[in-house]
Formats: sequence, structure tokens, C-alpha cells
Amino acid sequence: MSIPKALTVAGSDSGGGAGIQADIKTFQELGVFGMSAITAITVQNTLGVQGVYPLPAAAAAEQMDAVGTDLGVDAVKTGMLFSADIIEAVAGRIADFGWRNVVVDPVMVAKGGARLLQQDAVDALKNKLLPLAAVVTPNIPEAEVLAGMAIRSMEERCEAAYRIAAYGPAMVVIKGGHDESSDKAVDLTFDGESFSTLEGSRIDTRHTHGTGCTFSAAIAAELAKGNPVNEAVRTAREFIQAAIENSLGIGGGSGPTNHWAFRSQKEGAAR
Ligand SMILES: Nc1ncnc2c1ncn2[C@@H]1O[C@H](COP(=O)(O)OP(=O)(O)OP(=O)(O)O)[C@@H](O)[C@H]1O
Ligand SMILES: Cc1ncc(COP(=O)(O)O)c(N)n1
Repeated sequence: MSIPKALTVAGSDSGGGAGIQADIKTFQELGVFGMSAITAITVQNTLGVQGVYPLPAAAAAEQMDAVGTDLGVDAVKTGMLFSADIIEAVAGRIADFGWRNVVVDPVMVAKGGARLLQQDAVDALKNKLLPLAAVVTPNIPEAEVLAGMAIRSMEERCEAAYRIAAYGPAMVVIKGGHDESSDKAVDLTFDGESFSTLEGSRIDTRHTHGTGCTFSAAIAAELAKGNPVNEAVRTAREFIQAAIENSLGIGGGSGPTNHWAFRSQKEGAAR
């Protein structure tokens, strides 16, 4: 039996709700063996980011080499990359290994406002990493930066997705978590030809720390299993909906989602 394997290239969140920790938990829950290349250590809990310690770009590249030359990678997900140097090293390794199932979560700023990507790294993200992506998953503020425009409506979101697709990713998903004008959380997808939406009911909760990390990791896990991209995004939407709906209520601030809720629901339905 072949074991599906996914690699996350991202920052560590000591609080366990976002970053590498959220990604590995998500891979595991979806039956995929998780591996990591850590780009930065963050000092973080549900109250916010108290410190950021980036690693040298070579550290990320060498971790990718170690995993790629031995275990093999069926899908890769990138999260917090912090600097242009790290992005260039990571993009170089993805290209050298010829990895195709690449999910780019263009993490820029944490929910509490701390910068997780240096401002001068945006060009590298757009020009070096996006051309290698099968899927890119910006939230609305990230899509505004990548597309160079304001997003105030679904029409503008479509225009932004069209502009981001021009950098080369096969699918753009602009997530709707930040659009609080609706009682639904609506994610827009664009595959270069057609637009479509994925909806879930909007949960009134402060426990949304790491939702974007978890969503993109779930897409990568489903791609690692060989599922088509549309199906992977649909399953990821169900995974994050269950994780938000059944949040754990831990920590004094914006708490993590529940990474085992999706599996528990499936097991409950099968009984
Ligand atoms: N309150 C909510 N109720 C239901 N779904 C939500 C809610 N908030 C976010 N989502 C969903 O969670 C996923 C992540 O979206 P979001 O826009 O929050 O990403 P993000 O800002 O990148 O997350 P983060 O920065 O916390 O990692 C999307 O599928 C979105 O629709
Ligand atoms: C290491 C790391 N990666 C990503 C996020 C984004 O998550 P959020 O926007 O919920 O703070 C984070 N806070 N920390």
C-alpha cells in the first residue's frame, strides 16, 4: 500500500492552533503522513504573537532536501515564509524536485496584526512561488495585496481572482472569512475558466485562529491522496466548517479550531 505523504513549509505556532502544528494535525486527521520544513519559530498563544524568530533560508531548503530525497512528497503546502530569501529557496526546491501538488497559503499578517511576511517579500511570492502553485488560498486582505486592488464586493473578488490567476496558479481560492456582511462564509474559486463558490453557515465565534492554515493543509492532504483539485477544496471546506463549529474554547483569546471534529462527525455518521 502506498502511504500518502504531505510536506508543510511554514512557521511554528507554539500555541498549536496555526502554522506547522495545525497543518500536521490536519494531515493526520485526513489519513496523510505529515512532514515539515520549519521557516520560523513564533512565540504565540491565543492572545497573539509575542515573538518571531526566522530561520536562515538554507534551513528551510535543507529540510526540504532531507524529506524530498528520502521519504518523497505527494503534496506540499506553504504557509508563513517570512522573507524573500526564504521564498526564493523554497520555490527553488519545489521546482528542482518537480513537485506538482503545491498549495500556497500566502500568509502575510496574523489575526492579531503581527507581520508574518516582510513587506518586500510580496514580489517574490507573486513571481517565484505563485507560478508553481496548483492552488493559492488568499483571504480577502491578502488577495487585495496580491491583486493590487480593493475588494468590496463579489464582483471585485472575481476581478482579483482573475488578476491573481495571471501569476500562474491553476486554481485561486479567495476565502470569505473576513467578509462579515453575510450570514454565510463564502469562498470563491477560479480555475482560469470559471468561477464557483463554496458556502458554509457563518459561525459566530472568536475561535478562528489558524482557519486558513487548516483549510490549505486539508486541500494539500486531499491532493496527496490523489483526489482532483475541485474535490480537495470541497472536502477542505467541510473540514474547516466542522473544525470551527466544534471549537474547543481553550485559551484566553482567539482560540484554535477543533482538528478532530471532521473525523468524529464521519465516524458518528458511519455508526
Ligand atoms: N466564522 C466562520 N464561520 C464559518 N466559516 C468560516 C468562518 N471564518 C472563516 N471561515 C472559513 O474558514 C476558512 C479560512 O478563511 P479565512 O478567511 O478565515 O482565512 P484566513 O484569514 O487566512 O485564516 P487565518 O489567518 O486564521 O489562518 C474559509 O473556508 C472560510 O470560509
Ligand atoms: C506560524 C503561523 N502561521 C500562520 C498564522 C496565521 O494564522 P492567524 O491569522 O489565525 O493568526 C499564524 N498566526 N502563525
